[in-house]
Amino acid sequence: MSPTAPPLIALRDVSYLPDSEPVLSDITLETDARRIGIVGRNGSGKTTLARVIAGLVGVDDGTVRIGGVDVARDRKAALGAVGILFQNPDHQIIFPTVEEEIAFGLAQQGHSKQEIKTAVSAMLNRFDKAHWAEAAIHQLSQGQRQLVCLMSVLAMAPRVIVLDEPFAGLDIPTTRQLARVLDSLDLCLVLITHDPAMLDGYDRVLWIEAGRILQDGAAEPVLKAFQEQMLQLGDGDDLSDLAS
Ligand SMILES: Nc1ncnc2c1ncn2[C@@H]1O[C@H](COP(=O)(O)OP(=O)(O)OP(=O)(O)O)[C@@H](O)[C@H]1O
Repeated sequence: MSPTAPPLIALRDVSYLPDSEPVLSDITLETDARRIGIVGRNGSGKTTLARVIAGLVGVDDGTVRIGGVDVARDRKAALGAVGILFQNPDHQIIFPTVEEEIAFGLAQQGHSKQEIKTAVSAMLNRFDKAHWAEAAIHQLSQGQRQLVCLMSVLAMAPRVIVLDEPFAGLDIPTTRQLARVLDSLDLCLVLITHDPAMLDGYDRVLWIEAGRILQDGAAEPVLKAFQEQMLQLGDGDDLSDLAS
């Protein structure tokens, strides 16, 4: 990176107020960190922030640039800047077969038919899944469908991947296998999770509360403070404090 290059992730003073109610307020995150975690209570704004980083939501105030790309405005360039993996692969999958699903983003990026064919087959081979090419996605397990989504995102070669609770609903072996695949990726990951253990070894963690950054720093102290407060709240018997 040249000394003048902007940070890979550059959110400045971002606010999002659908229906005039603030969902995100004054979010600033400028970083080249490779592993970034986002934690917070239910309804604190994590998924919304993930969608903002991925350019799926246009903000009301502030600026969002990923690798210098205005990801909400320039959707074609955004595909090569940032990908997103949702909690439920079925919210992401559009096509009946694995190869069609992986091909879709590449077609949107403007690649030729031959380039797409080569890239799809390279991606399947990378994960030893060449035999999945014509497989019906609905016949795959949830973990396998999540891997198809990951392959589809990786095929577009984004510099950042945002993962919104990608392990929810997966069993322990599948979670560990998918986590190992993610760990091995040489790109920037932004992982939203309710499980602080998944952020072991991460460079930086943001704790979001009511749409604002409550804490932002090295993973260990932020997660320690977060866990302490979550346990304290959980031990209380005031059900009025249940996250809405
Ligand atoms: N377009 C919108 N219009 C109105 N309210 C919205 C909109 N988008 C998000 N919200 C609200 O913003 C709040 C934050 O939602 P979000 O899904 O980002 O939280 P979260 O931290 O990901 O929650 P969870 O941990 O339960 O998944 C919620 O109250 C949600 O209803």
